[in-house]
Amino acid sequence: MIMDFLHIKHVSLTYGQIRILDDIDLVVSKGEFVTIVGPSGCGKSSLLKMVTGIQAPSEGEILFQGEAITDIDAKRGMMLQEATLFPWLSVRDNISFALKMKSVSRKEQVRQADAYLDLMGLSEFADHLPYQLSGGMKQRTALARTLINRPEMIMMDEPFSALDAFTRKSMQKLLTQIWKDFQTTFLFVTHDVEEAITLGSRVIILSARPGKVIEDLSIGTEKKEAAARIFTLLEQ
Ligand SMILES: Nc1ncnc2c1ncn2[C@@H]1O[C@H](COP(=O)(O)OP(=O)(O)OP(=O)(O)O)[C@@H](O)[C@H]1O
Repeated sequence: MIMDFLHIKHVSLTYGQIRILDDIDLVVSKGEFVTIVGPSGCGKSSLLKMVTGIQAPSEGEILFQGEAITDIDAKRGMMLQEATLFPWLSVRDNISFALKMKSVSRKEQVRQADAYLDLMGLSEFADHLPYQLSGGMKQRTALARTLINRPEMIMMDEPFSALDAFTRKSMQKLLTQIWKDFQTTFLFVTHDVEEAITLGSRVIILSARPGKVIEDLSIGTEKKEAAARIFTLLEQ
C-alpha cells in the first residue's frame, strides 16, 4: 500500500459551541505546493495549527507519513505572518539556533547558517540584530531558520501579508525557487487569490465558517481562468 504523505481525514474543529471547520478531507502528496484561501474566520489558521500539531481536531485525525499527528515535529516547520526571531540574537545565530539546540559544533553551525544567508541574499547582514532589518529581511531570516531544520513540510500562515507589494513579489519568487530546489511540501494560507495562484501547484478554497472545502484546483498554465473561478466561488 502506498502511504499518503499527509492525510487530513474528516477533520472538524469546534471552539465551545462554534463550529469552525467542517469535515475537511484532503490528501496532500509529497512535493505539492498547496495554497489555502477562504473568507476571514473560516478556520485557515486553525487548520494549519492542527497540521503543525499545536491544536487537536475535535473530530477526525491527521496522518503524516501514515502516523497520527499528536505534537509538533521538526519535520513540519511553521512560519507566521510576523517573523518570530529572537531579538537578542544576530541574524546568523537566529538561523543556526536549531543546530545549536541539537549540539551541532559551532563551526558547522556557522558553515550551514552562512550557506542559508547566501541563499537568502543576507550575507551582509549576518551580524545584524533583528531590529536592524526590514520586514522582508526578517521573513528571509525566518525562512532560513525554518529551512535549516530540513523540514519535509512547511506550513506558512500569511507570511507575506505585512510586506509591501514589491517585497512581497520578491519573496514569492524566492519561495518558488526554494520549492523547486528543495522539493519541500508547502501548505500556505493566504487572503490573496493572486498569491494563491502564483505560488500554488494546487489551490484549496474554503467556504465561510464553518470552513468546508468548496473547490480543489490544480493550477497549470491557465492561471487567469483559475483566478476568475476562485473569485466567483468566494463571492457566492
Ligand atoms: N483558541 C481559540 N479559542 C476560541 N476561538 C478561536 C480560537 N482560535 C481561533 N478561534 C476562532 O476560530 C475562528 C477561525 O479562526 P482562524 O484564525 O482559524 O480563521 P482564519 O480563516 O485563519 O481567519 P483570518 O483569515 O481572519 O486570519 C475565528 O472565529 C476565531 O475567532
